[in-house]
Parts: sequence; C-alpha cells; structure tokens
Amino acid sequence: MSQAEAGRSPLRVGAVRYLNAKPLYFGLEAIAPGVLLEMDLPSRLADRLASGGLDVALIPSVEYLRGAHLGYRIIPGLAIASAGPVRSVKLYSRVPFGRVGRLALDEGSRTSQALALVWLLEAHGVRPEVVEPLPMGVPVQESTADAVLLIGDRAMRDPDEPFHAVVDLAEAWRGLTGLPFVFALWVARAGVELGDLPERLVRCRAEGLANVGAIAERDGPGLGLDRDDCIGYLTRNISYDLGEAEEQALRLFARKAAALGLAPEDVDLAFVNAQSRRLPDLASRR
Ligand SMILES: C=C(O[C@@H]1C=C(C(=O)O)C=C[C@H]1O)C(=O)O
Repeated sequence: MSQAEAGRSPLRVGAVRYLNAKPLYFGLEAIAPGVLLEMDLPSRLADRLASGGLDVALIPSVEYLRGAHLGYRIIPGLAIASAGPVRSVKLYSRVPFGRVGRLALDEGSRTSQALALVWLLEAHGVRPEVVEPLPMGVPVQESTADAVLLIGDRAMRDPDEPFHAVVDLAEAWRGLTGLPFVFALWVARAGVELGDLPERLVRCRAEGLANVGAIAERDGPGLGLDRDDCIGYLTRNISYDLGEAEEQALRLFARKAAALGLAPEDVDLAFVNAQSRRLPDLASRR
C-alpha cells in the first residue's frame, strides 16, 4: 500500500534531473501513485533532504556520509555507479595535473567534488585551493581556475577549448583502487515511513532498464546524443546496482574522504529494511 493509499501525507521524493539518473525513477508516478516526485541538481537534493524538505532523495554518496549522524538510511541495492569510464564526470586541466593550484568545482556535484580532491592528492600529490564553484549555465571558459570539474548532462560533450589534460574520474578511481565508484544513493530521512517504496523503486529500475531506448529517444536529442550513444551511456558507462563491490568502494571512498576532512570519520552504512537485506545470511544459518 502506498503512503497516500494509507491516508498519510504523500512521500516527497527528490530525483537527480540528469540523464544518467532517469532509469532509476522511470515510471515512478505510475508505479508508486501518490508519491510527489521532484527533480533537481544532486547538490540541491542533498540540501533539501537535510533540511527536511524531502523525505527520500537520490543524493550524492558523500552527502550520505555527511548526513549519517542525522539517521539517514540507504535504500539497498540501488545506486548511480560506474565501473569506469563514466563519461560524464571529468576533470579538465589547463596545466599538468601535478601543478593544479586552483580548482573550480561543478555546482551540481558533491561526490565528484570530493573524488576530484582525493584523486589529485593520491595520484598527483597536490591539494589545490578550491575557488569559485562553476554555476550551472556558465561555460568553462569563464573560469580562470587551473582545472575545472564538470559532471552530468553538461559534461556529456567536451567544452570548446583545448585542455592540457582531461581525466574521467570513474576510470581514474578504478585505476587507483580496482573498484567501481558510487556517485549517488537513494537515501531516506530518519523517521520517514517508507512502506513498500523500496520495492517500488526496484521495479522502476527494472522498467527503466527495459526502456532505455525510450529514454534515449526522449532525452538524448536535447543533449546532442544519438539513440545508440545514449543507450551505450546508460547501459555501459553507468550502472545502477549497489552490490558488494560498490559497498566496498563506498567504504573505501568514505575513508579517503574522511582523511581529507571532506566527510566525518567512521561512518557506517545504514540501510532501510536492514533485516530483509540480511535475509540470505539468516536463511543460511541453522
Ligand atoms: C555520474 C554522475 O553522477 C552524479 C554525480 C553526483 C555528484 O558528483 O555529486 C551526484 C549524482 C549523480 O547523478 C554524473 O552526474 O555524471
């Protein structure tokens, strides 16, 4: 039974408006009637979940770490992840990476912001000063920083400027750790009654993946992507599972981000329906 059917006020669900997230909430309004769906930038979704303006949201994974002390819970099994390359999270540099002194970060991002800093330090030994964020709609050319992070839809096509170096950060993370990278998670605020929303979100993903062609036809042209290119991005560059490798990657990223002061220390991954998630373990116990 949905929240609305049970007579409670509808769940306010926030989803990332970029192309890469569309398969995760495909058909949500039909699959979970009564849910109020809003689309926004990942960074704004995180702020709105933290301030109580949303009940459940697809937020940057680093924002789960930052909000865990508030009682945040992850909806299991689902994520925006990539085994690398991801295509849409790139660091463009005007100087060799080892000489980046001033870094501008995409306004829409939180996780990739932290990932860029982790990678620059681990791979190149630099800790640049973070300068003005790059607001949506402002072209890279207007930033005077040495390097600029772009994510999401606006990173799908390279900016109109020759760069000294460009790196795909999911590919770079894989090179560093051998693991996939987890960009975003469905997270519920403390105390929110989810009913069967987690199961319905799993259905949305199945529907979304069965309908990537329709998503590509609807959303690809606006981003300058032809159908096959768009389908390739959604099925090969991005992945939507939060499995064991992704959880391991998330824990490792949490430690690396904490070491840089970008997330709190020792955050546990807390899940909704922790019991049902553990069912296979319980069932194998005699
Ligand atoms: C892969 C991507 O993942 C996104 C990256 C995020 C971040 O950096 O905080 C948040 C949500 C995801 O949609 C992308 O947008 O390109």
